Amino acid sequence: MLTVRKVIEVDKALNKVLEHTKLGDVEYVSIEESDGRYLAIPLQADHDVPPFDRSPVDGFAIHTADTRDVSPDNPVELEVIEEIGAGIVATREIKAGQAIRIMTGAKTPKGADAVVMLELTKEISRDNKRYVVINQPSKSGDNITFKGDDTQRGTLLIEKGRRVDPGVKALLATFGYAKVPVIKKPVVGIYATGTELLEVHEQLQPGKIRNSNSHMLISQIKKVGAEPKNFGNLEDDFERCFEAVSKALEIVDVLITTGGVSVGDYDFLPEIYEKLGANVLFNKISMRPGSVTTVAEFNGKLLFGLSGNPSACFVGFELFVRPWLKTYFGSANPHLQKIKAILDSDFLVPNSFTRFVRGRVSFENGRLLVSSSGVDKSSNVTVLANSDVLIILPGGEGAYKKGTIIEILLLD
Ligand SMILES: Nc1nc2c(c(=O)[nH]1)N[C@H]1C(S)=C(S)[C@@H](COP(=O)(O)OP(=O)(O)OC[C@H]3O[C@@H](n4cnc5c(N)ncnc54)[C@H](O)[C@@H]3O)O[C@H]1N2
Ligand code: MOO
Ligand SMILES: [Mg+2]
Repeated sequence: MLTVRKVIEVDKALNKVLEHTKLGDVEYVSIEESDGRYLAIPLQADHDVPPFDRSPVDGFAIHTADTRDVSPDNPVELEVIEEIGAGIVATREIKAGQAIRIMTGAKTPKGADAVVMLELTKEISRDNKRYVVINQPSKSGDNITFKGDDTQRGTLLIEKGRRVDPGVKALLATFGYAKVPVIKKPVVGIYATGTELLEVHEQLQPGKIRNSNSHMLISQIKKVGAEPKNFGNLEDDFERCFEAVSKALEIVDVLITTGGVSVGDYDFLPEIYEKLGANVLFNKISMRPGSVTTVAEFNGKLLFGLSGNPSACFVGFELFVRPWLKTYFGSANPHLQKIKAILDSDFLVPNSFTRFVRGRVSFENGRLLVSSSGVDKSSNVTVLANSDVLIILPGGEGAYKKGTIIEILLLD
């Protein structure tokens, strides 16, 4: 269907998508299953860490007053009245002239105000009693990790919407989250359209190619932490495509289609949106690849019409679907991280559209360099396997020479 399309800028398109954000529901999962999930609540310390004063070394808990005047020529002998390992609380209080043998992690006993490392001491026995010989003074507080040294009760440690990674998980365990409140994974449906598409296991035939986009999208969806639902391939048949898209919309939270979104005779997505009565947010963006990326809204659900061209499909997901999913998870910053780097190759052919070139970064003498990871064509698939960034080349500014400082988006 050939209709005039109004081109909009990438930022404007993204804003339109994000006007349709919604926050997912909360569910509880066991801490073991919480990896990669997004926290539905902020994490606040409900107790001090550590929760008690403890020894950071193996040694002897002492009264520093007993060591005030000691030296190698004038050592002090303190009676060892108890020994404790981590997890054991001393039953006795240290009085003048006494010490308790203590191991790393154990709660410092009452009366002790320092710990002397084992290596600086000598233990002796006399008259069925044990003594520790100390020949240098300690200051009060030496080798004691005080309650709250790591963090204090009431401190906000993690914002809600943060993804559970090993560090976050350590905190969840520290604060007793056997069950973790996380945002439910949205179900993201995927339909690949195109009569030319074969399944992965099928042999190549004249004019046909294997559907790579669906599998790439499944990975992209999983990488963000959502739940892909692959509906497979659809031949270019309007009625069948319409039926399939309508049915899929009933069971998913968001639907991605790839292909059939341009102006060709068999590009049926525009007509499908029309027959559905969907509200098309935009259908042309001043970007390359992915200029045909279309997003429509129907009954509160978004339909992302990504290009069939693999590189365009990939970029369309990263720039539009990913941020929408991140906001669904409550993420404070849903966008790919943007940093600056130095171009390590020329891009001499100007383009009126902003380009998102699949690239690769490297370090050289402390400088972050970036270069294209392959041929910069929307239809290319091989370049995707070697890209860790998208190089942003704003449109209409002529050539970009090697050495220019530009912005890049980190894919990982
Ligand atoms: N006259 C015009 N032609 C085209 C325009 C235009 O503005 N005017 N735009 C071009 C641009 S830019 C793009 S991008 C593509 C977009 O095409 P569609 O989104 O309609 O996708 P298809 O036509 O279905 O397929 C395009 C290309 O991608 C291959 N493909 C499709 N699906 C898959 C898949 N699942 N896995 C791997 N490869 C896939 C397909 O075989 C085609 O080669 O339109 C330009 N044309
Ligand atoms: O939409 Mo196309 O990807 O600009 O080549
Ligand atoms: Mg097409």
